[in-house]
Amino acid sequence: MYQVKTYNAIVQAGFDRFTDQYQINQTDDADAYLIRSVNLHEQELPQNLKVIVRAGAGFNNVPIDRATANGTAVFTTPGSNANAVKELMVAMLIAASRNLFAAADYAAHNSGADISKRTEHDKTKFNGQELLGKTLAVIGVGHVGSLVANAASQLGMKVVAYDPYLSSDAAWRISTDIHRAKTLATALKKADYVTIHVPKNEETTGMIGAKAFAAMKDGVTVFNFARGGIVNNTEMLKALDSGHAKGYYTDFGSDEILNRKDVIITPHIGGSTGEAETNGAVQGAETIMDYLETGNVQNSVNLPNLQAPFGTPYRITVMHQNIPNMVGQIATILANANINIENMSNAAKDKVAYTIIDVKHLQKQDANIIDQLNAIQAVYRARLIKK
Ligand SMILES: NC(=O)c1ccc[n+]([C@@H]2O[C@H](COP(=O)([O-])OP(=O)(O)OC[C@H]3O[C@@H](n4cnc5c(N)ncnc54)[C@H](O)[C@@H]3O)[C@@H](O)[C@H]2O)c1
Ligand SMILES: O=C(O)[C@H](O)COP(=O)(O)O
Repeated sequence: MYQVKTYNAIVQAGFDRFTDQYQINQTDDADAYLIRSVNLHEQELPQNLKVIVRAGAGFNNVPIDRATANGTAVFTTPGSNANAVKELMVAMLIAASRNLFAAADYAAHNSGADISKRTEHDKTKFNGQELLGKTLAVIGVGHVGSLVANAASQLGMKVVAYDPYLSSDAAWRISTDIHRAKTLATALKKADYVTIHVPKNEETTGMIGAKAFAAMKDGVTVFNFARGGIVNNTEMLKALDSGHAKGYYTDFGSDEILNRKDVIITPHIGGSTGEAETNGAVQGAETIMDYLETGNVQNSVNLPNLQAPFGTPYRITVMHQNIPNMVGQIATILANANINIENMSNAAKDKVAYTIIDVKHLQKQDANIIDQLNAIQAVYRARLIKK
């Protein structure tokens, strides 16, 4: 029986996906975590924890290096909430171009006998612009950014995308109408609207800072529905105060940007639709079961992709450092125990490598083989999976 611990609101559809080999509880000794935005940086990871699945996209709440050192695979549920964010972004683009929040706020407080006269007089304050023909820069065109870029293009906007790490899968999703910029500054240069859809990491923290604002034209509106900190709030406020920027729309509030008419903040609701939460929970449950029961890896944050058909009664998986002679040491331990290897595959991603070994026969005396593999200094975790 595998133990799954959850954090945050995981919808029932995800729990329903687990077979009766899984128990969902709040144990301190979980095999798997199914989480959303909980901050795991402050927490110890149990030694038994083999997999963390973040139901959603952003994994900056997970201590990846510590997870790796603990032999814990980390996954997200790619694309599960991308459409939800796209629809919110379309709403925000329209809200920004038509001054919707200010107009609605005015109307909500406009009352009295001469309401109609006053409305007709005051409504010019809320005159907007159309999105048609305006330029949108999309920074990061992965699952969310590509949908936003395509939707904006369908609204008649000129769209410029910047993504130096664009995967070939993502490239397939992007309309041929989207212009690809070679540098961030080129993408920003002509944009009336700028939207950010990159993960938060060392490289992207503050990437929309003084230099980026200097590259933007006057009157720009900035959207950050990716993560707080990717846009430098101090520089954002400078740009608003000087009139260089017209507005800032973000899903990530913080004290310094509160109580301003030109800053619209939503409470991290980008992925908060029933559909997205169901996608994430179901995809998350399936990812946990697949990894625990087959050891196959697809789209992990800290492990290389590696999948092999599981056609033997036993499979040994080893997560280890990507250094010379690891496969040799693993094979030697098996050879010394007289265990015949049916299939063996290995792949690496940065400093981490992963090996899958399929075995037809194991004897009772082979029980300590996993202990021997785990005793290799550069092994993070070895596991035996029985079919
Ligand atoms: N507001 C919300 O509720 C919400 C919902 C979903 C995602 N997000 C955030 O949005 C981010 C993107 O989500 P996604 O599903 O599109 O992820 P994704 O991994 O599919 O796409 C991210 C893209 O950013 C690109 N990228 C990485 N570094 C870059 C850089 N320095 N410059 C330009 N491009 C860069 C990558 O190549 C990739 O194409 C997530 O990491 C998460 O933080 C927020
Ligand atoms: O990165 C994500 O997937 C979004 O920010 C959604 O986060 P949530 O699952 O905590 O709503």
